[in-house]
Amino acid sequence: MTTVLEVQSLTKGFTMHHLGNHLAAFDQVSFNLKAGEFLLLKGQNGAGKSTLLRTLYRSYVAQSGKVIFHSQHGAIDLLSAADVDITMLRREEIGFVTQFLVARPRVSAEALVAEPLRMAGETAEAAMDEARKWLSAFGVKEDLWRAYPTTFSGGEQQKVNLARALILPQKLLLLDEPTASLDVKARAALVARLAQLKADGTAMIGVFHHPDDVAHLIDRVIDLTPGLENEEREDVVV
Ligand SMILES: Nc1ncnc2c1ncn2[C@@H]1O[C@H](COP(=O)(O)OP(=O)(O)OP(=O)(O)O)[C@@H](O)[C@H]1O
Repeated sequence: MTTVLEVQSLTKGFTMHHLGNHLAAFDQVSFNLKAGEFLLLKGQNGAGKSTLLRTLYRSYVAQSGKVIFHSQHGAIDLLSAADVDITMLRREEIGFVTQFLVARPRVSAEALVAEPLRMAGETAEAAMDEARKWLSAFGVKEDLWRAYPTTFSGGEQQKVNLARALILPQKLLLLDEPTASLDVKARAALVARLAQLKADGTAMIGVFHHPDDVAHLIDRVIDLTPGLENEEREDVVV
């Protein structure tokens, strides 16, 4: 299996200017991830799980360390890459799945879901067919496909969000509590899609409050509980 991600001594904290102090989120985290591997992040509330995902996605700036991503264009350090390269990687190779949809005014659910495929060069018709397939798989009522998700319920918005985030296979997928507030059917569809992506070689790093849903997919676990040495953090699931 080819290496997708090499995380070396990654450290992140937040400077609280109004309090005049610095809060450590995680310290000296190192791990490698190969194609098709599923890594679960665990640790108490506030251990830094979401912050680690956001730092890897470059939504947060790291304090120190290296994050080498082996993209189709070659190896690139996600911490020092230019913004334009990060934008390209987010469009083509690195996905981030959260429970929150970024809806846009007057863009229908089906158009929002089809967009990543269209940007990857798929024809409008094929992208729309595929979008409807995934909206249906996640249990979004057909009446809603042409409506604007800004008015959808929380659960409906989340389903549209998942369909959009998972329609295009990525090399690396970051998952931040994607099952939170999903009904049984949508949860099953999500887990089936993740299994399919994993089998096709997508590497995944996930935070799940109920990891039982994805227990059969997990290869390794990293525990971000503060105070652990790096070698104590990692567990291989057999
Ligand atoms: N933007 C921010 N500014 C300041 N502090 C932050 C910020 N984001 C997170 N933190 C702090 O960093 C620490 C780690 O937060 P994070 O959300 O990563 O934890 P978590 O492990 O995902 O927790 P949970 O299980 O509760 O979701 C927390 O103490 C939090 O208050």
